[in-house]
Amino acid sequence: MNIMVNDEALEREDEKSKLLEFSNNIAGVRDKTTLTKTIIDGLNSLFSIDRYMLSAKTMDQNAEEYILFDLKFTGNKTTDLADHISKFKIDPKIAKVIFDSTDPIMLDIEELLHQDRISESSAALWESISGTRTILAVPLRAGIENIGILWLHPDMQVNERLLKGVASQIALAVANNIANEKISKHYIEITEYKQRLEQENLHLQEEMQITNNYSEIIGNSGSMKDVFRLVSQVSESQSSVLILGETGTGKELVARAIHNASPRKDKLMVKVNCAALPPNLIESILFGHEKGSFTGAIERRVGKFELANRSTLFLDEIGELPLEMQVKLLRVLQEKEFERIGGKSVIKSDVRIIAATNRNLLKEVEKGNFRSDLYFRLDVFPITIPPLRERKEDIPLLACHFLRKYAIKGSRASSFSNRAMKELIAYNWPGNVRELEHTIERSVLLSNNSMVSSIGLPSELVNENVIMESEIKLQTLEENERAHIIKALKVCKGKVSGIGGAAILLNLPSTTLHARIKKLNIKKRHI
Ligand SMILES: Nc1ncnc2c1ncn2[C@@H]1O[C@H](COP(=O)(O)OP(=O)(O)OP(=O)(O)O)[C@@H](O)[C@H]1O
Repeated sequence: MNIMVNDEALEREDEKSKLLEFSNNIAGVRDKTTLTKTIIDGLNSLFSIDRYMLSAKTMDQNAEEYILFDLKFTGNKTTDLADHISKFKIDPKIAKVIFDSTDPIMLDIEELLHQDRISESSAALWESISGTRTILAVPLRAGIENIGILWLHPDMQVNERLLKGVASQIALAVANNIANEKISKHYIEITEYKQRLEQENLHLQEEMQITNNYSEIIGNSGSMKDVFRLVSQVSESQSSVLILGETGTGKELVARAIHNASPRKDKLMVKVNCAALPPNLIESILFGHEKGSFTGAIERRVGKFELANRSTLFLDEIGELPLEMQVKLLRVLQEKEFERIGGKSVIKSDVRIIAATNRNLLKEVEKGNFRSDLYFRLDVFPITIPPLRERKEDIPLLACHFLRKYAIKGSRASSFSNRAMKELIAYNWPGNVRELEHTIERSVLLSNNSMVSSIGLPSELVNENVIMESEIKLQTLEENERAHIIKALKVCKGKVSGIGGAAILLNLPSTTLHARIKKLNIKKRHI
């Protein structure tokens, strides 16, 4: 009797030390691969078990779902592990049977099938993986939480007490592993989110500086009134707008006015100056890139199209965009989706486009420098801002506006002498309003008293025959449509239907286009 008690005590002592060793080995494990190996090494040395299967909670919050954590059960080299892992979802009914028990439990698939606790397909899959109809399931628990299930071959002769001890160590290690994976996943998400916020913040700061500078459009001439009317007509819609005008005429100001009066005004307008984009980075700046997608792509970058989601993208100097980027831009405008460089998923973006140029885009189309299909896509609603020399009546208003703007800062001159004003009106302003603004700023700085008495503009550009009234007349929608169709027909050399015809360019059925040509009385001589 004593010998037996002694044997049992020795056996328990042995169990304890083995368990301690296993627990020491598994405690420091951080990654799944080492964990898998540590478990098999432990099971092997403790119970001579060389195959096991472990299902654990999925990473998401759905704690009821258990999928295969790792598979060492089949020993079958031809088994496609990944495929099985994704398919082998543990039936919640079986998981309940196992977790309701505190001890390892022998499951008979026939019986479970019979009791309707398992579906035919899971039974068949189970059998195909394990090659057996019975299986030993050991519940894995960390505290009160069900972590997973350890599956063992039925013919294993194991010391149940020791197995339960091992199972609780495995449960803790698996729980830690799941927690670590969650933390790293969250860490990556937070880092990405932070980067995105930093980029957006940078963008916001740039935008705020710009917005503060461009709060008002000054102008009382007939042609500027026409511009205002067009702005209010188009703002509410989702249409693309093409703003045309010489440099410094206020195209960006008008683009902002459209955005600020549109339903998208709560998000900041995103601006891209196509002329300032380095050719090798254009695509990345517009559409973004994934980390490591090309040399120098150290971090993921969110492109302007993504930033402008549910807002307006202002493509300034669109005429400078290289032809190959024009193709890509057109595709994004048509499909409303794109991919980051090196990205695998398609990103949808709801962006309204306002483009601007100081070039004659139609001429660029004729010269082959600008794609006609992109031109017609953008030219849905053109707004032309006339040069300052054609709306001289705006000069006094603008000059006084800029005088106020710069005099506040320098608290110097507050009015113009008659001579200075005459000079301003007579000058031709090749740099338009921007040049006028800079000139006034300089004059304010140079003036010593409360009146700007002389400007000192280059005399060769002074035009003595000042035209005070703008002759540009606002066109009706019908006139606009007619001009637009004539432009398309010119580009297509008069061809209406078929390949290379205006109907394709205008995205209209050729019958509709023929009908409109007739209705608008467009004749060959107009083309
Ligand atoms: N009607 C206006 N009222 C007040 N300021 C104006 C007006 N038009 C232009 N400006 C000012 O002139 C400067 C140039 O305007 P803006 O940048 O909008 O011109 P742009 O046509 O886009 O020029 P570019 O073609 O060179 O890009 C800005 O400082 C802007 O605030």
